[in-house]
Amino acid sequence: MSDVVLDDLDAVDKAAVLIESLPWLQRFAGRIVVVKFGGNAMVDEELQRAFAQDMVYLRHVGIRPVVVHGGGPQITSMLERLGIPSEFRGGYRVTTPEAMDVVRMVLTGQVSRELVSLINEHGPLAAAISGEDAGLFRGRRREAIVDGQPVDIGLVGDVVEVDPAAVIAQLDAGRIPVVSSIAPDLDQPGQSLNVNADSAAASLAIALGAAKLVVLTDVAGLYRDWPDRDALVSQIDAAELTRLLPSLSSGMIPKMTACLDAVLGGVPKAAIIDGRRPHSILLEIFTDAGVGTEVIP
Ligand SMILES: Nc1ncnc2c1ncn2[C@@H]1O[C@H](COP(=O)(O)OP(=O)(O)O)[C@@H](O)[C@H]1O
Ligand SMILES: CC(=O)N[C@@H](CCC(=O)OP(=O)(O)O)C(=O)O
Repeated sequence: MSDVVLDDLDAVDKAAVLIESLPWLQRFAGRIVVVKFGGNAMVDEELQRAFAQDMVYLRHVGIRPVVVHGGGPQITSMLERLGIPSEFRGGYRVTTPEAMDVVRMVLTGQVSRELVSLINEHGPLAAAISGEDAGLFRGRRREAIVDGQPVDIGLVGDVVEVDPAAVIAQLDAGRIPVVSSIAPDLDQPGQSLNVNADSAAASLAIALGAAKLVVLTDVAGLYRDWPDRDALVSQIDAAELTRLLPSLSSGMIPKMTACLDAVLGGVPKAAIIDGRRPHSILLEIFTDAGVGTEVIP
């Protein structure tokens, strides 16, 4: 084949990828997509940069991305540096008052700031909002379930009320809100609660009437046969996920609970995708096949 023909084929392939995005651009135009960026997916600086680029891309093609970030590994390493013991039970961090100060410091003072500055390298787009700001979240303490039994895990909560006005104001100003998962305790004024970021993202997606919740993590998606990783679930509905939930372990418990809550709360789709692959979110949103695990009502 001559070079000219090869070049033409290459161009046709590239154009096909672009045109495949057309129905998705139409479907998501002006709609809110809540993106949860997990702490395990953000340990690499290059991945954080690619993520920031993707958020700016979504914003410029007319989608309204809202970022909810995690930071579990970053909190763990700061607690270790400070010599404060910490453990997870049923997928949630047991949070003492001392640990809570560190959770807030790392999420709002470190992780959120880093993401905002990476996005803002592309223009003055991102603004940080903590769940404690402007009445965004209000929480209530929760227990973890370990071996079928409820266990006290300290200052850990679920979001029970959302006032999305501050997020909507940022979106209306053309910004990309970057949200930290901390909630004032409804029952204890002055006390704040550590909320799992997947769960906070689901609550926010429901309150905003988001078109989609996308959760970026450090695995390809949900494996039916974990830890073997032979059977990746590409799509699962709420009824089947409800049956599967009790058999899940560690970080997948809050993650899949969040996806289930989101679709039961009116978000049409939730997806768990591999945040270790640069730009995976663009493939998820703009291609017919998508990537990872899709949860539907
Ligand atoms: N069935 C499963 N399928 C995929 N991952 C699983 C499963 N069960 C447990 N996991 C674990 O859940 C982890 C993701 O949760 P987590 O560590 O909380 O990530 P993140 O920081 O992105 O929220 C995976 O890295 C994996 O070790
Ligand atoms: C209660 C609870 O476990 N909160 C989490 C909050 C951060 C988070 O969820 O971060 P990832 O998304 O990176 O896991 C924690 O303390 O680690």
